[in-house]
Amino acid sequence: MSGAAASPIISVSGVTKDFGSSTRALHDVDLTVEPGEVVVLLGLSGSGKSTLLRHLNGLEFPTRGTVEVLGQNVPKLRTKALRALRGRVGMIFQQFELVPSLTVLENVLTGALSRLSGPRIGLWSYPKSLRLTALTHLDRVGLLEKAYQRADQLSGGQQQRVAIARALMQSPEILLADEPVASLDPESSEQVMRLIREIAADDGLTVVCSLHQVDLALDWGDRIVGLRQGGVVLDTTTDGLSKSQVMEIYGRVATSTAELKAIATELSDVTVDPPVHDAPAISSVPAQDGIA
Ligand SMILES: Nc1ncnc2c1ncn2[C@@H]1O[C@H](COP(=O)(O)OP(=O)(O)OP(=O)(O)O)[C@@H](O)[C@H]1O
Repeated sequence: MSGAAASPIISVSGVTKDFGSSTRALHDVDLTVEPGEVVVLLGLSGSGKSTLLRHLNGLEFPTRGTVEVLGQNVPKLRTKALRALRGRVGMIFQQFELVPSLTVLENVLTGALSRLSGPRIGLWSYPKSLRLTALTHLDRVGLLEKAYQRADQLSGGQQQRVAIARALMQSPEILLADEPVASLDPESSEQVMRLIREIAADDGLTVVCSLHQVDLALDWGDRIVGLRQGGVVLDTTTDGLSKSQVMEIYGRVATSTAELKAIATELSDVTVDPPVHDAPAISSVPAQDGIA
């Protein structure tokens, strides 16, 4: 590559998010994502991954701080501009969010609804060109032969691939994936992550994906941003990063035995009790490269 560095496609600065007076979901979060990067948000349940993702398409707004996506100041956007931004940012979810009684093809077509005026009922209410595009995306995710089956007849992994095809109908520039494999078996998880990775590479798509398994994060992310209790504890490229390094960082910032156990089971799929030691307070963890 030559020339000046591209400007970030996502820039989150000093974001704090409170829900009511008792829950601080995010605390002073900074996140910069370059075009084409695949960034994994890693963390235990409740660490703020979904909340951070939802700030990136204006499903949540910060209590403090700034969120810029595709050059837009997201919290400042009015309804129409926000809708336009969401059209450029696709999203997939842990529970797929398909309409179970509709065919796979109709589900994919709903991804184009934001570009169409008026309601659409049934396959034939969509323009032929969109039906062809939807079939192309289904082919891409390996499910062309399932186009006319009901969505609820598919396995979880297949349903997530349909959800990816639906997101592709938007021709998104960014894909947000909120725990996309949390409901899937290991084989389907690998398949879905591989697909996301391939699409990102082929289309130059920027991906921000929340996961709680370190192995998957290392295998499929260019970069890991580790969250803990709403704060960033790790932000580094996966090049040369090992699972034990990630676990060591999380172990170092943990403040209780219960948290150490959760780290071992949730992040690493280890079912044995972790060694109990006096974990240091967060404030005493020295700053290192890539460790916030
Ligand atoms: N709409 C909401 N109202 C109140 N509290 C919320 C809301 N959304 C999230 N929270 C709280 O914010 C914190 C972060 O939640 P979030 O869902 O972002 O975490 P997460 O890392 O995505 O967890 P999981 O992996 O379980 O989805 C949690 O304490 C959660 O209960």
